[in-house]
Amino acid sequence: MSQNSKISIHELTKVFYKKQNSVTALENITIDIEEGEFVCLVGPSGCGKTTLLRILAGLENQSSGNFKIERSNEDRPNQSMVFQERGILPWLTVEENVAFGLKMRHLPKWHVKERTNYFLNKVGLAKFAKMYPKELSGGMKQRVSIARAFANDPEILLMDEPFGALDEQNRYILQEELLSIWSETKKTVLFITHSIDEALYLSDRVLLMSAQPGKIIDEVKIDLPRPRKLEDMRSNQEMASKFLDIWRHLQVEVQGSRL
Ligand SMILES: Nc1ncnc2c1ncn2[C@@H]1O[C@H](COP(=O)(O)OP(=O)(O)OP(=O)(O)O)[C@@H](O)[C@H]1O
Repeated sequence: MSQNSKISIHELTKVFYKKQNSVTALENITIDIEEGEFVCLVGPSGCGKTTLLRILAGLENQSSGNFKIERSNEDRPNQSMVFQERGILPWLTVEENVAFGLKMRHLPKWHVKERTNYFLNKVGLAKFAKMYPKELSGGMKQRVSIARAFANDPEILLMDEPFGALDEQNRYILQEELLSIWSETKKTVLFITHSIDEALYLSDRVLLMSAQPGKIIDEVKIDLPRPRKLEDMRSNQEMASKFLDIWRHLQVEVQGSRL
């Protein structure tokens, strides 16, 4: 475990048992993520990415191994999770959704109001504060999820394909907004994506997983300076070669899992 680790995962394995069958979803996962690092997890479908996030979020137990999330403040929640969909509560308004976690912690009203307004402004939803989720587009709903996750001020953020259902334009706008909030808050983020472009654009480091049983088989460091621009990334030879490396890796793993 490195000294600055915010998340340390050590030889973690998860086996699901179903009647006579068992599925080893994760095998011997060891990862160290530093405080303030943005790490993307990329791997073929079914390799255990969501399972790993669910374990870190305490929604699932590992079969063996362990993990630790370093705490800096006892009053903070350990983590906030952002999903592709189903992240927000349909019976609450936009501002009530963003304030939800803060209210559950019984924080002073003025503090809840201030933080909620701050993050609503950050994601450009201040005008829509009184609306209900059914009145929002997909991109706006994801903005609500992101605002809520950051407003909660968790120790770490776990993001499971949060932009997977968005069109390319919206996806890029939300990626930019996410990076802008992240660069202010310097949260430690573990982010799942199927998009190599997204992983290269967002992260400090990309972890590559094998097909089932999911193992970490390689890592790619992304040292492109920040703030980043998509155009810079596309015109950068080194990024193009990293794209191809990850692409080949995924091809091999996907083909391997079909044999
Ligand atoms: N609750 C469960 N019970 C049994 N098997 C499960 C359960 N949850 C996940 N699995 C199995 O564990 C494996 C990993 O699933 P997981 O959803 O973590 O993969 P993933 O990499 O997130 O996939 P995708 O990229 O398609 O979302 C799969 O074979 C899945 O069927």
